[in-house]
Amino acid sequence: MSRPSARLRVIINHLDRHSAGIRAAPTSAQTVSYGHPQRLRYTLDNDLLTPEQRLFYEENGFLLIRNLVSTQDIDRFRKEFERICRQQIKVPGLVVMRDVAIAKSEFVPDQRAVSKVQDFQEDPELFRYCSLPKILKYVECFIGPNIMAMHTMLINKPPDAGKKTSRHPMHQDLHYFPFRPVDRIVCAWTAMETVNRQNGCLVVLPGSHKGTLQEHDYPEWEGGVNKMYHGVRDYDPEHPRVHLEMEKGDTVFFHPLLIHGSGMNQTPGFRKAISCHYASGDCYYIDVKGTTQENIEKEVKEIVARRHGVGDEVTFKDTWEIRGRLVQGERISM
Ligand SMILES: CCCC(=O)SCCNC(=O)CCNC(=O)[C@H](O)C(C)(C)COP(=O)(O)OP(=O)(O)OC[C@H]1O[C@@H](n2cnc3c(N)ncnc32)[C@H](O)[C@@H]1OP(=O)(O)O
Ligand SMILES: Nc1ncnc2c1ncn2[C@@H]1O[C@H](COP(=O)(O)OP(=O)(O)OP(=O)(O)O)[C@@H](O)[C@H]1O
Ligand SMILES: O=C(O)CCC(=O)C(=O)O
Ligand SMILES: [Fe+2]
Ligand SMILES: [Mg+2]
Repeated sequence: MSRPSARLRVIINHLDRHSAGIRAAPTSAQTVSYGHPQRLRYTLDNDLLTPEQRLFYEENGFLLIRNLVSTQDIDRFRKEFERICRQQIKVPGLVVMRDVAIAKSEFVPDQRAVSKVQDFQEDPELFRYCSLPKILKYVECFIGPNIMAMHTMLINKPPDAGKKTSRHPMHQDLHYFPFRPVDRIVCAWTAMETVNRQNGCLVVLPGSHKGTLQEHDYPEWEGGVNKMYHGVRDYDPEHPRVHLEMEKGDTVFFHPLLIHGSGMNQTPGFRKAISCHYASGDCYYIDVKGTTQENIEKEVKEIVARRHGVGDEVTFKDTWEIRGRLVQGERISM
C-alpha cells in the first residue's frame, strides 16, 4: 500500500473544497496520513491512476474515464448486436431480454424490441470488449492482475412505452453475485453513444459503496418492472444523486456496492451501453443461504430450471462458474 505523498494530501484538501454534489475526499488530510495507509482500501497500487483518480474512487465508488473505447470498436459491437437481433447468428448461452411492457403485450417482437443481451461470453466479437487491454489496465487497479470476466451485458434501453418500464431501479450489483471479497469485483460500463438524462443515463449515489449490501426486491411500480430488476428495498429518493452523462466510448468503473440505476428513456432512440463485471481470479464463492441474496438465488434457479429442465443439481454457484472466463492472469479459486 503506498504512502500518500505531500502532493496527495494537497489534492485531498482540494477535493474537500471543490467537489460539490459528489462526496468529497476524506474530511481532513489526516485521515489518509502516513499513519493510516489502510485507508486506501478500494484501489491497489498501480502506475495508471493519478492520486486524484485513486482518491475519487475510494471516496465515491466510481471513476469515469472519458473516451476510453474507440469508435471503431464500438461500431463493431453495434454491428454484432444487430446480427444477433436479426438472428443471423446464434450464440450459445446468450440471454435475450425484451422489455416487460413489450413482452406482455400483443406486439409482434422485432429486433428493435430487444432491451438487453446478457452472457455473450461465447460471442468472440462482443467478448472482445471484455479483453480490451485499455479496459483491463484499469480493472487491474481495482482487482489485481488475475482477472475473470463474470458477467457480460449489452443494454439497449428502449424508448419508454409509456409505463416507465425502461427504468432500472436503484440497486447494488453485488446482490446478484455469490462471490467475494467485495472489493475485488468491479464493473466496466461503456456508453455506445451519448447517454444523458433524456435517454436514461446511469444515476449513482456517490459514496454508497462504503455501506453494506442491502435488501433488494421488486419496486412497487404501477407500470410493472422487468424480470430480475430488483431495487434496494428502502430507496430514499431524497438521497443526493449524480447523473453520469457520457459520450460514446466513455467508460465508468464502479464498485459492486455502489447504489445505481438508470432513468427512463424519453427519446425515440434505443440507448446502448456495453458492460462487463470482473472479479479477481482468487475470489471465492459463498453460500447465500440465510442472507439477503436468497431471493435472487431462488429466482435464478427457477429460470435455469425452466430453460434447461434441470432441478436442484444446478446451484447458484454453478451458474456463475459456467459463465466466468479468464481474461488475464490465473483462475485460482473461481
Ligand atoms: C449485475 C447484474 C444485474 C442484473 O443482472 S439486472 C437483471 C438482469 N436481467 C436478467 O437477468 C434477465 C432475466 N431475463 C430472462 O432471463 C429472460 O428474459 C426471461 C424473463 C426469463 C424471458 O425469457 P424468454 O426466453 O424471453 O421467455 P418467454 O418469452 O417465453 O417469456 C417467459 C415469461 O416471461 C415473461 N417475460 C418476458 N420478458 C420479461 C421481462 N422483461 N420482464 C418480466 N417478464 C418477462 C413473459 O411474458 C412470459 O410470461 P408468462 O409465462 O407468459 O406469464
Ligand atoms: N422506488 C424506487 N426504488 C428503486 N429505484 C427507484 C425507485 N424510484 C425511482 N428509482 C430509480 O431512481 C433513478 C432516478 O429515477 P428518476 O426517473 O426519478 O430520475 P431520472 O429520470 O434519472 O432523472 P430526471 O430527474 O432527469 O428525470 C432511476 O434509476 C429510477 O429507476
Ligand atoms: O445500463 C443500465 O441501464 C444499467 C444496468 C445495470 O445497472 C445492470 O443491469 O445491473
Ligand atoms: Fe447494475
Ligand atoms: Mg425521470
